[in-house]
Amino acid sequence: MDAPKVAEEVGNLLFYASKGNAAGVKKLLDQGMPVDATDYDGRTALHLAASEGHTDIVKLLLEYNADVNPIDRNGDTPLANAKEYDHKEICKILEARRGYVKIHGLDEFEISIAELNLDQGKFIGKGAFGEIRVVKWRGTVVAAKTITAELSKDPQIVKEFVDELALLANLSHPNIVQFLGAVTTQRPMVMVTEYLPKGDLHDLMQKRGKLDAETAIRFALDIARGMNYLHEHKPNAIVHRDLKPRNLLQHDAGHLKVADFGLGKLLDPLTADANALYEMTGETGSYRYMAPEVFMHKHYDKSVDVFSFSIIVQEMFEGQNEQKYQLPKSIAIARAKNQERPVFNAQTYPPGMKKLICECWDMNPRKRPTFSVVIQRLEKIQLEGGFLNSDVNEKFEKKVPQRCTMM
Ligand SMILES: Nc1ncnc2c1ncn2[C@@H]1O[C@H](COP(=O)(O)OP(=O)(O)OP(=O)(O)O)[C@@H](O)[C@H]1O
Repeated sequence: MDAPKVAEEVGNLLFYASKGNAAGVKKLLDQGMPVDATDYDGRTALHLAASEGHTDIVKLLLEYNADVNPIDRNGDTPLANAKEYDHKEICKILEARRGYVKIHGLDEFEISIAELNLDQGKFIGKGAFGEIRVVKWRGTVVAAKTITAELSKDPQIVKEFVDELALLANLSHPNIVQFLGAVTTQRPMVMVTEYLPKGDLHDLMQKRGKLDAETAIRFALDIARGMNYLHEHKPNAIVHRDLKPRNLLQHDAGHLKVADFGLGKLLDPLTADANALYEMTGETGSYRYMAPEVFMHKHYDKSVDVFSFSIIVQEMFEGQNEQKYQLPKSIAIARAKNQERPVFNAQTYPPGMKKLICECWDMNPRKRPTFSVVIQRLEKIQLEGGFLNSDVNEKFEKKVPQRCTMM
């Protein structure tokens, strides 16, 4: 169908919904018209049926899996419309489907979606939450992470997302990616952070193989400092839960920043849904860095991040070669059930490094050191190994890494 024809059909759907014409609505939906199609004001058929008090149309649209909480240009949901015009039965139906009236925005951190020009942004990546684009916002190039429609539909997730963002808004540290603002009262929901154009640690290791000791120690310290800031956050520690090379972004000055923290709660790895989401997006990479207790669905605490950290540090010294040949899930099983750990092959570990890594991936979470201790140990290793005052920029090993046995 061409664009004017589609617009006309959407107009018809909305018209029928507003007039209570069930046969007309059904016919268009059966012909394949998306039930959540909107007009220029972001109004859906459900908004109109709810406003006009057409209970049968509301039920029909919900049977066709209409989004219960689409938000129009005024920030209103269908339930808000039904309440405004006092259509009690419709209110009951929508509330039973977890309809909500309005979510509370982020106040001074709330960004209008129009400011982001998402369509003109450059796509740079995709994760379980949604897509990342580079856009210009108020004259600055930033990273905009759109949250999937699926996650945005669940009011509980939306509430947690907004609460979580309100928390992130107050964080600032040289080794964490800076949160700048978010779209929470319009759709799609978007989280805006600083943009780090040099790529992530995963890509760097794919390109360079293993890193030289000096770089690996410096990066390890960057990660540990960023993570310690999050873990020591008051009143509650912020647990990352998905620390992995893809979430470690290179900063211009040859340092790393931790990204994607704080949102782990929304996709709790303990829930079956979260695992399904990881698999759905093909992003099973997280299994490689997952602490055994998370994989085994046991109770866990912030030490899961220390476990992930140890795997990342070992990989920086060894390269990621061997991992290519193993399924991420089978690695997680071997680690959790057989207590297997990656093998040390490289000759570049400075004294004390392997011991620290082994402590960090201890099967017993309580035996793992805190990041505060990790920092002290790394600083000592850095100082005693003479790595402190050398040039921080671009000293990577050029040699092809030797093949190592993973488990
Ligand atoms: N602020 C940023 N600046 C530059 N690149 C970024 C930024 N945030 C993310 N990216 C890039 O986009 C990719 C996708 O990021 P995203 O956080 O959506 O997915 P992920 O971390 O790979 O997966 P998941 O969200 O499922 O854990 C990242 O691997 C990274 O390379």
